[in-house]
Amino acid sequence: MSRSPSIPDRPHRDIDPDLPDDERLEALRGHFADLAEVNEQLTEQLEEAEQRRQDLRDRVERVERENETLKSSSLYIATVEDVLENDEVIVKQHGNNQEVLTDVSPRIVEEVDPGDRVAVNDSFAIQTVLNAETDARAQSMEITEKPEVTYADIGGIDEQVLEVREAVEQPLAEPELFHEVGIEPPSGVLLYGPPGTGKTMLAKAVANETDATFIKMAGSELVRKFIGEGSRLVRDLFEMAREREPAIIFIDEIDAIATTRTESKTSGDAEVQRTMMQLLSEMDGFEARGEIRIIAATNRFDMLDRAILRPGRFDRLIEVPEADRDGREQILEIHTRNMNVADGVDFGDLADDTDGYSGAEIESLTTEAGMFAIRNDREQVTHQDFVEALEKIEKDDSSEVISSAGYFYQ
Ligand SMILES: Nc1ncnc2c1ncn2[C@@H]1O[C@H](COP(=O)(O)OP(=O)(O)OP(=O)(O)O)[C@@H](O)[C@H]1O
Repeated sequence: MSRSPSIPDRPHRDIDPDLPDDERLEALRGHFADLAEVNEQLTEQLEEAEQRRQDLRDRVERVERENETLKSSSLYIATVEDVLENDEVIVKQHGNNQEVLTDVSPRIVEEVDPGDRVAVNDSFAIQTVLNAETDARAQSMEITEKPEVTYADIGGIDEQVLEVREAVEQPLAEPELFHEVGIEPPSGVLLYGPPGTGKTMLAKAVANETDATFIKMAGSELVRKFIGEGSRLVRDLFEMAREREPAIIFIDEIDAIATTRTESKTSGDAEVQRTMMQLLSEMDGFEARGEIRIIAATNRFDMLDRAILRPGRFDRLIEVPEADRDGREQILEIHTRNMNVADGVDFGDLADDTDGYSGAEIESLTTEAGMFAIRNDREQVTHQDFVEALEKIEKDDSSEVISSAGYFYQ
């Protein structure tokens, strides 16, 4: 810091009133010149002070911006594995279990211990050690900057892909179209259908296509894990989306917070009710043409409180059914794209034999077939492997899962 310049003394002259006029005038002129000089010095000092003030302001702004960037990039959650010498730490990233050696700032090095959960930025620098509350919140939301799923990874539900693109992607990608025509795009989109049919994939693929951040929260977690916190978490969810626009909010298992109101008045019900009211109020106060789209999913359409389906809320309903025979064939092809599949494998036949299978179940079937090949010391997966995998799955789950008859979705 530079020291402030000293303030010049106020000029002073004793002028004898008895002096002849011309000498007095001369003395006064001299005094005036002194005053003018001091004035000039003060003006200079004032300018310098102004400049210093501006520099400090710029610095504050820069630090604030840096702070903001640090805050908004501390996205990923990791667990500290080991604290080494030289302020180095090994962290394991959640989600992909990748281990990374990273630096920890001297500012927080004392706080970091093995087993702690921490927030790391894009370059894995530890930003903060999570306290129990932030930790809980961080866990309840899954945030992906750019999900990897694309439309090409989704099979058998082409019509639904189109509908989602129209209702979610277009308002994000071309909002001016809606402006020009003078209509509001659908506020929220509700995907409903049996489990494992690709609802989450659809939401992720739109986020991928529109370069939007994907923020997922499960309704069941809101209710189960964070008792008393539900409505605050909903608020945080929308806040998080606003900070990361464009964003897709995906609320899975929305039935957990939006079930038909019952007569029972237990405190748990009241909490669920509050969570839902918060969700509705967030949606009602929402700029539909904005850069945030909301997608919800449920397997229990029958249970939903109709209040959430009103215009301005989840007003676009898209049923995502189990794929038909051709759809299953497509899904088989998608999930075997990276597999070493023998020539004789007949996906048409397998599609015939997997009536009632969801996309997720077909994915497990392909993995199971691969396991048979490995067990038999082969690198190629044969048709017989698929047949045996099918038999195994049918035997394991003969009473459940394979048939979706037990799921109510309309
Ligand atoms: N239509 C599909 N095409 C390709 N793969 C699919 C399809 N549907 C499901 N899968 C596979 O199953 C997995 C689970 O699918 P997804 O999570 O999208 O289902 P969901 O409908 O959201 O299920 P739930 O209702 O249980 O949340 C996907 O990661 C994918 O591998």
